[in-house]
Amino acid sequence: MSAGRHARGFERSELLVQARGVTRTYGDVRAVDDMSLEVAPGEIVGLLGANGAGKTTLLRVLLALEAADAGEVEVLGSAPAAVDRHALGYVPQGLGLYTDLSTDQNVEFVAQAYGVAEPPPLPDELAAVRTALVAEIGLGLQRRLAFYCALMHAPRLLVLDEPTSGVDPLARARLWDTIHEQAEAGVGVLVTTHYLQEAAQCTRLEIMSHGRRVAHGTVADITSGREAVVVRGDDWAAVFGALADAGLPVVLDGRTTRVAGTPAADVEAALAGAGVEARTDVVPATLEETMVLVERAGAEA
Ligand SMILES: Nc1ncnc2c1ncn2[C@@H]1O[C@H](COP(=O)(O)OP(=O)(O)OP(=O)(O)O)[C@@H](O)[C@H]1O
Repeated sequence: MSAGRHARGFERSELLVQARGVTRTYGDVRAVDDMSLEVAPGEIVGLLGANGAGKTTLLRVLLALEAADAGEVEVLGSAPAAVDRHALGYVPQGLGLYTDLSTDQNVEFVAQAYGVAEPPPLPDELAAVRTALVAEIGLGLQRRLAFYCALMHAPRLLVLDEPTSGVDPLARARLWDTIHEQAEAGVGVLVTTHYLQEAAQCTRLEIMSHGRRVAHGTVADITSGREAVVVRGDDWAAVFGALADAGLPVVLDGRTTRVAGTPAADVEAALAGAGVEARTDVVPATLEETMVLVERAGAEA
């Protein structure tokens, strides 16, 4: 792929992932449709999109677990199938652990597979369940173990498919500490998530809808120029009802009503039409509202 300096300030040859125009179809379903993506060392790139948007399929193409029908893909400077597996860490949605083996046995198995003579010490919480079967240690610890196994051989690129799904907020924060530590050490991280608090911790985001890239950039880039109308009235239920009846995409935020991606004049007309008094203020849209707007635009396209 193209040589030279990238706009974000590093050599293109340093990019860990370069994907251009990737398409993967299953029968009539275009799971990934002309999707492009880059990951540089030290970046945390968040891949977002509704269920079925194509995130997992794209990751699987990058990891050579699926072949693309079209497009160019380079991972660590090679075609996906030729990548040195030691340079990759992958935590799939299903975690990839042997649940009928113990924590220690899983560690031994992965160490042998990657030729790691001396695995790093287990974190205390995993050391406490060394001999327990993985099936019995709870999802938070299972996810920790999957991270530990994926990082044991010090990969340059870490690919995480919904790594914190189903765990409590404390366990999620710990897993994100690990992600940040890895990125600070120069590892490139590509992570799918449905949690917008996690998305906000990424260096950059790629938002997919129906296989396509519908927005990309930092949270500020993506939300920039998108607005919501905040509506405050004495009778918040009447405000909500009037806007919902007018078919506007209204959400309640406490007792405040918000309508994203709709001109204030349309909101005011709906309120006036229903005889409801309220004040309107135009504010920047949140990331959550922006996601809804870009996904809706993607679906319409
Ligand atoms: N092996 C397969 N055979 C047929 N269709 C598939 C296959 N894998 C994925 N798909 C379809 O491709 C589309 C994208 O699926 P994919 O799992 O990549 O989405 P996703 O964004 O990862 O979703 P989720 O957030 O639910 O994991 C969906 O319509 C899915 O049903």
